[in-house]
Amino acid sequence: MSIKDEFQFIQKISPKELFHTNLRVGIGDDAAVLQTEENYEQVVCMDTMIEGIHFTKQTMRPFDIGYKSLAINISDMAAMGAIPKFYLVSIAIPTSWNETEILTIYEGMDAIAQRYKMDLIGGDTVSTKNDLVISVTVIGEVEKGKAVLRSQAKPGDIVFVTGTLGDSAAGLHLLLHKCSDFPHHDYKFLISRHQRPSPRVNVGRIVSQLGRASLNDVSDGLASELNEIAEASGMTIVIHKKFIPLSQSIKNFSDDVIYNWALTGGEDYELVGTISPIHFKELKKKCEKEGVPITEIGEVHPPQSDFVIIERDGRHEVLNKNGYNHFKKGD
Ligand SMILES: Nc1ncnc2c1ncn2[C@@H]1O[C@H](COP(=O)(O)OP(=O)(O)OP(=O)(O)O)[C@@H](O)[C@H]1O
Ligand SMILES: Cc1ncc(C[n+]2csc(CCOP(=O)(O)O)c2C)c(N)n1
Ligand SMILES: [Mg+2]
Ligand SMILES: [Mg+2]
Ligand SMILES: [Mg+2]
Repeated sequence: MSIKDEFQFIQKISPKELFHTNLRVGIGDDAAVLQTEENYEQVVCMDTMIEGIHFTKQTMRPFDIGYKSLAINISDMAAMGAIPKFYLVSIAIPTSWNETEILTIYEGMDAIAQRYKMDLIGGDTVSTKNDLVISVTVIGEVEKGKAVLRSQAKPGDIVFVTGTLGDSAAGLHLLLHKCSDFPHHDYKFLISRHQRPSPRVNVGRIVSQLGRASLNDVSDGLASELNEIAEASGMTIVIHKKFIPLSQSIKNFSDDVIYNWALTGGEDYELVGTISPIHFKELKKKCEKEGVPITEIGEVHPPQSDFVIIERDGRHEVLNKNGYNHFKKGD
């Protein structure tokens, strides 16, 4: 039988017992957390990009593939409140890619590694008969007890999101379809949001220092990430459609298309989380100083029968865990 759901599969392979007592967080968050030093914890994550699934030669240049493959892992560090430090790269190369292209992928990784002062410390190089595969592991650190987990939402918390949502899916649409009369500036903005995501490490760091909060990064779409926080925390989250932050550039599309991308498109690599109202005020002030937009989109309630609810024009609807799922595409 083939795999039908990415998240159920992960549950099935999660070990029931663990050997090491210094593991603070294993499978189930954006990254694992290990107690390695007295005052710090090590944070480790891995994400993979596959030709034909995450990119094609039409949608991404080699430099962008490298840049994004490290950026999406840095984004998982941001979602833990951690500082990224080291990375390892495993690459499977088919004959359809030449050495110059592969070296350019590494230049893309190096560009964002320089920005975050990260060192490449190892990896693996193999050949493959089919598509290019690039798998990146990132190691970072966070002060002891300060990792921001998905499980920490509490009733009364404000639900917030950084930046704007749906831009990456809009950018992908523009790259895959001929949209010759699309305004040039908006086209450039949306495709750069798809090809060069900006992980929100500074916001993750601010959140981790403020106290209890929950965080997730938006890889599979807002609906999916909110369901993960609500499930992990055992709470119900209510969000309001009219507060979902949108860029000016995405407004060239129709409302239905825009909200579908904002809720389920994914790959925005913004942060979504929950925090107490008092800490949200402080967080907003600090984000303004950093020049990062942050928007209140809802609130956390005690558990009800559904995990996530969206209010649209006064009507409340269940927001299911729809979004990118590697084994449910086209549902
Ligand atoms: N094949 C696997 N074996 C072991 N653990 C896995 C496997 N796949 C995922 N996990 C773990 O499951 C959890 C959820 O993974 P998931 O990939 O959904 O999170 P993410 O990396 O934040 O999201 P995305 O991959 O969409 O960016 C993480 O703790 C991850 O380490
Ligand atoms: C050519 C092409 N077709 C479709 C997509 C869309 N896409 C692929 S993976 C993913 C979710 C994040 O991946 P993961 O969960 O593995 O981190 C999304 C939204 C794309 N980027 N390129
Ligand atoms: Mg993540
Ligand atoms: Mg992952
Ligand atoms: Mg995913």
